Amino acid sequence: MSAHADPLDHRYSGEHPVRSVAYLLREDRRRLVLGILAFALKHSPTWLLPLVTANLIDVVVQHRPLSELWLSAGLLIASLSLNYPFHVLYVRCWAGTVRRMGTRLRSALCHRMQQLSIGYYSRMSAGALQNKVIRDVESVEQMVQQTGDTGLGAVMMLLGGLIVIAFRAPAFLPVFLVIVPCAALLATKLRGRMRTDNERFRREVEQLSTRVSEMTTLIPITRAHGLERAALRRVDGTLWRVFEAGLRVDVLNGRFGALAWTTLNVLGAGCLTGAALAAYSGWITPGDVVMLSAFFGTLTSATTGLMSLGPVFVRGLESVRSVGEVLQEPDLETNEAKAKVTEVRGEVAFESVGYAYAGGSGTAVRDFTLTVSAGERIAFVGASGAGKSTVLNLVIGFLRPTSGRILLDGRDMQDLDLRSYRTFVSVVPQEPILFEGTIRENVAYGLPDVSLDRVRQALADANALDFIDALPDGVDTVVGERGARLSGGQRQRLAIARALIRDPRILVLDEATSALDTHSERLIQQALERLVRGRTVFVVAHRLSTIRTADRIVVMRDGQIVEAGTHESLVRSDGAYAALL
Ligand SMILES: Nc1ncnc2c1ncn2[C@@H]1O[C@H](COP(=O)(O)OP(=O)(O)OP(=O)(O)O)[C@@H](O)[C@H]1O
Repeated sequence: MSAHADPLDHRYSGEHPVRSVAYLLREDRRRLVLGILAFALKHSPTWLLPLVTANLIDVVVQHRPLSELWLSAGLLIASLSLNYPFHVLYVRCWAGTVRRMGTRLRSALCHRMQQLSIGYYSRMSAGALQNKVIRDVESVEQMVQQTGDTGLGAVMMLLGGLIVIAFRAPAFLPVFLVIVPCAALLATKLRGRMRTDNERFRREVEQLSTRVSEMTTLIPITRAHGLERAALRRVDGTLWRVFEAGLRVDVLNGRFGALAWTTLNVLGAGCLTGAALAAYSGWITPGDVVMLSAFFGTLTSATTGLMSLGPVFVRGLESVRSVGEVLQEPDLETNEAKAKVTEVRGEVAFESVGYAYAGGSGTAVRDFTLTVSAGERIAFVGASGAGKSTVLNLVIGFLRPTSGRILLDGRDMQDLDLRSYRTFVSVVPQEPILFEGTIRENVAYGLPDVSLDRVRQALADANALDFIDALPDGVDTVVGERGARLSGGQRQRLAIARALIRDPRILVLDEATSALDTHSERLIQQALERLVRGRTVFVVAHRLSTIRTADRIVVMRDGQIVEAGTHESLVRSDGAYAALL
């Protein structure tokens, strides 16, 4: 077996997509060759049949010995019976290769998606990415599969046919040699337009995926406000653009197919007349006319088959480009060759940190200098858009400072492997993110071999055990997608349990803004108290209780720190914080 060909090692942009496909198939090239040989054997009856038929007719017309008849029939039956085993062998080799390539490509896409920066996901919709993993890979698979099923068949038909004709009726060879260049000319003439039309169609389908996934996410809001019509109008516009782009591709494919069919059949009819005239003059036998006519038919369908591959190829190659866009995306979070973090005390120092979003207006965080000692609790407050979430994302390492630097225990975060750093970090987002799975799986997400006792302890500390034990399946209860079967407060407590079980050194907390009833609020407050103990905590605080108990409160405005201090000192100084209160 050759060296391992990882789809991620290949350079897609600037490379012809055919070369990219060849790269993707490199590992399986031996299987492909074996597949071609098996195909040649199983396909042999198709060009043998006209030859044998011609022989049989000539035996009858020319009263040749009967033994020739038996010989021909035996040959034909023998080659027909080869079809079954060799067809199975071909499918195993070819389809196996195609499926393996598709699986590798999808796996490479998923790998890349785990390496792309968080910023990439704010530009690219989940729907469009899903489309690339599912539909584009399928188009690439179809292209290679049909190259085998249709392409190999047609090429072998053409070659076999031409060889037989060269021996039996060489005078007709030039006619057949004209057909192929004619078809090729037609194909290249239309290729340019096919490519642009297919690219437009793909972009529209990606847009549709984005719209549909957006629509499903928005359904609760849409329904609650009676906005069904507006939501449908948004999708409808895209649907009709997909329709137009799709129809354009179909019509072009149709014109291509019809033109090819007519041209080839007219040529075929001309050849048949020519052959009949030749037999009439005694240059060739009647059997030859039958054979030539059969070959016209099969050669025409072979050429049409080859040409029908044109659209499949254009679509497949367009999909290779589309997949390449993700595999080649440079906006990666690079962690390779950076220092692994094996221990975190929890001191975080911001030194004149600035951050500007690409495409954003101005800087979101400016000249931000703050030293947070290990175990300190920092609460950020400020008006909406002041830059609080941006600071949290800088702490997690989702965003890298555009100026200044952040030191973790005295080491520049720029030089650290963020994946290893994040094993010491827990994040409790404003909207808890749960997946379709049991409560236990959700809490222990990503941690191997966590005992049931530890899960239950974390849930107990998060004040979640009481409601969970009341559920019919306890910790094995399946929460709906995104935790749809739980209340807001319950979801928050699960998110707290998930953070607790990780026992992080640094905790990043984006408090939910939505008000909960006092009972629920108190349960969450208690759970949070247990969670923050002994850790460095960064919290965007909305609850007065959280703010009061913070070691330091940082008041932000326009991406800058305006004030910092304890609750009491800030109230006393009667500045921005007092005004906010
Ligand atoms: N992905 C983004 N692209 C461009 N600009 C952004 C992006 N995210 C945030 N911003 C801008 O950066 C600034 C700070 O945003 P940030 O989300 O940090 O504020 P915030 O204080 O957390 O606000 P809130 O309390 O409303 O969440 C805002 O002006 C916002 O418009």
